[in-house]
Amino acid sequence: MGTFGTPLTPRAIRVLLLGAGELGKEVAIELQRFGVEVVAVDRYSDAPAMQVAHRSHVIDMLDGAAVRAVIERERPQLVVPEIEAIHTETLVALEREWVEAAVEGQPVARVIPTARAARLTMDREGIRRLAAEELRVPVSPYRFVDSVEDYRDAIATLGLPCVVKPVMSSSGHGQSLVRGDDEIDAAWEYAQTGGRAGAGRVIVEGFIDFDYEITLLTVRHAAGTSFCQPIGHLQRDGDYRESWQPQPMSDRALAAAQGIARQVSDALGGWGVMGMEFFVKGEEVWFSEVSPRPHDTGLVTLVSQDLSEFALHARAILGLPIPAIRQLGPSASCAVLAHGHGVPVFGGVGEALQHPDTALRLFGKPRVAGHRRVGVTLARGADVDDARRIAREAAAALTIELV
Ligand SMILES: Nc1ncnc2c1ncn2[C@@H]1O[C@H](COP(=O)(O)OP(=O)(O)OP(=O)(O)O)[C@@H](O)[C@H]1O
Ligand SMILES: NCC(=O)N[C@@H]1O[C@H](COP(=O)([O-])[O-])[C@@H](O)[C@H]1O
Ligand SMILES: [Mg+2]
Repeated sequence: MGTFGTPLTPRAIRVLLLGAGELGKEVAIELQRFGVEVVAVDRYSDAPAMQVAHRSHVIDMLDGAAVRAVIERERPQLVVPEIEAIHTETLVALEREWVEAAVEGQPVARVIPTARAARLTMDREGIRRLAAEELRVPVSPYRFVDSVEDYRDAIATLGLPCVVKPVMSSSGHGQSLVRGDDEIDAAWEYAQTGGRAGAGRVIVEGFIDFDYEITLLTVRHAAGTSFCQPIGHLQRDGDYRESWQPQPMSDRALAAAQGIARQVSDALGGWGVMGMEFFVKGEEVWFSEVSPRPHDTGLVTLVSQDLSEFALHARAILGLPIPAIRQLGPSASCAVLAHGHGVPVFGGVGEALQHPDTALRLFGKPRVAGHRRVGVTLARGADVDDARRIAREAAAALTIELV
């Protein structure tokens, strides 16, 4: 991206976000700072990133014709997936057309990081087969199943405990830890109803009894690959509740994770931030999955780094330099969840921000039905335990009324 035009004029750099949640909102803000024209797309109106974008569209992102129509109408130079549930075959087809129409060797538009990376990671099967069967990196034992009979068979082979997930889901939707025989049927039912794309294929994974898990933010940019300090996190029901940076770990385990992250990110290609998830036990490291975009546990970088994962994503996708990533001290994030039905009204915001070095993001999600992450508290502390405590206390100071 050699020149930067002015938004809403013919020379603007236009970026179209496919997915407009809390992560996309921060990416949109970082792009706006460079005078990029931002178009936000999601399945519902008034999504967080739509509230800070120049324009927005509401479409079914799993409908290929709808994805093509919005991209052809907006003609962005960059299409930036923000969730996995997208009709990625359409992105693959569009990318091919843009390469064929290249001007002076440059495709007329690009998918971030690549259409193939979006396709491989849109469900658990593409990325799992790439990592385990092609790259041969260590992963949990697994089976993909389509019927309840094959499912029971897979559990008999892998043994209990095991983890059951729809192939297309995130944030723990449809996911269960099966500890005993009496939980097997309920886990199948939940996987069939809880995924982002309805009933279908399921992965059964052997349970990894890890000491801790990390997200290694890996940035592919014009001058090479940079790693952020490892982010530790706590998950409950398959969804992230707290994250912190840096996660203390041995040099050997970190080197192993970086080696795998390099292999997987090189195989996916393109430019941008990738959130590489690993399980760690002693010196042993298992690859779990990757988001080829900023990661929810990486929200902590809003206070822990001079360039957050969102700023890094913006720089990387625009082809801008990332000469250094500076750490600002031990930091933590705590997810703010709302339970129930209605439109959130927050109290205790002032109390949540009493402590020095504390920050808050309220995402502006227009409504809650069931449970939903609606904000995050952020803190720096003397060490990561201290930062976690401050972030938790800030979250506890908030009240959420659903009206
Ligand atoms: N095989 C496993 N062994 C042990 N724990 C697991 C296993 N698979 C998943 N988990 C736990 O469940 C969490 C969520 O799993 P996973 O990342 O696959 O789900 P997800 O829905 O894609 O989540 P997200 O989109 O938020 O990253 C993991 O971070 C880990 O804590
Ligand atoms: N683990 C992936 C993740 O955190 N993704 C983030 O959550 C949004 C969906 O939230 P919603 O389900 O509340 O609409 C996504 O748009 C993205 O920002
Ligand atoms: Mg995950």
